[in-house]
Amino acid sequence: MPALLSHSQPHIVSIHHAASAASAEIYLYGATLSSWKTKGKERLFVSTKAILDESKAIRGGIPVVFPVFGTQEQFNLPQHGFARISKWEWLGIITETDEEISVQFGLGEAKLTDALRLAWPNSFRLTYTVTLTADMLKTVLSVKNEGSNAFEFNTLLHTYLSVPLVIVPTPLPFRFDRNLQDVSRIHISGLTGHTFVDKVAANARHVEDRELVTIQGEVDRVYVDVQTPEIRVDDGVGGGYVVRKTGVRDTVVWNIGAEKARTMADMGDNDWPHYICVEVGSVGELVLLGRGETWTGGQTITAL
Ligand SMILES: O=P(O)(O)OC[C@H]1O[C@H](O)[C@H](O)[C@@H](O)[C@@H]1O
Repeated sequence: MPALLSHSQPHIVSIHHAASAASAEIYLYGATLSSWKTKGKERLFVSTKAILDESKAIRGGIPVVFPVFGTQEQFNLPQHGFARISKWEWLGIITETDEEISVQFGLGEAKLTDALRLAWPNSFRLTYTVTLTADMLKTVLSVKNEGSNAFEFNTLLHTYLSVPLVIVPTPLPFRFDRNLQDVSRIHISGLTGHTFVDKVAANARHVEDRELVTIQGEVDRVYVDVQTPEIRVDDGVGGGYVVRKTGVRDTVVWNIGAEKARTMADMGDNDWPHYICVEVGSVGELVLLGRGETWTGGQTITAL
């Protein structure tokens, strides 16, 4: 069976791409991708302390941020909105060929609590399409305005890419700590020359002057209007990811760092070196969507 709602876990959709043995798992809660495996490796990070009982957004995988990024004064919504904490509808398999398998999930205001509907009183339809090939994962969100007034929103695919710990051979004298491959050794390219808002430094705006962005300590940056066709995450040992975005403007790079990790209840103390969030979305400015209009944006991630 290529894609099914698991019988043992009826809240999870499992997808298998038969030709390559690539696979993915998606929780109906938040339509959160919690696993993506290619070539025998897990490519998404999920915290060892992630809460999976639908009482909190899943810490890891790909939560869907909508209709606000962070919080916004004018809406009494939870941080990053309601899409990642709502139960989505399973719409089924859309395509299934030797090359790819594609499935869809939907969310409309009818699925929201009264409090959320009151906080964001718009009629909308979200459709989330997840496509899997041998080495690629594509996630695309479309937002349809089904109401009689225009509305504004932000959205983001909050992707936690896995950075596996591997031991890198180095010359003697051997020191274990020097040989660990973790987030401090990755390089991100494709952001050079772009303005970013540094959320760790009181939202100061700077221009990225590095060819290769590295992660040392806490990093939380919103790169705005990123025009480069691809962001490349090089894990330093011949692997990594290429992230291509369509229809969205911005890219957030986030790692919580050692100190803050200890203060986050659903992040294990030693989890932070094992992920990098490269999050594509439209968050620098609000997207205005007129009555009857549909907006579409998303990403394609290739595992190297
Ligand atoms: O803790 P969460 O609500 O899941 O947010 C996790 C992170 O999301 C984004 O990456 C933001 O830029 C960060 O400022 C935030 O800390």
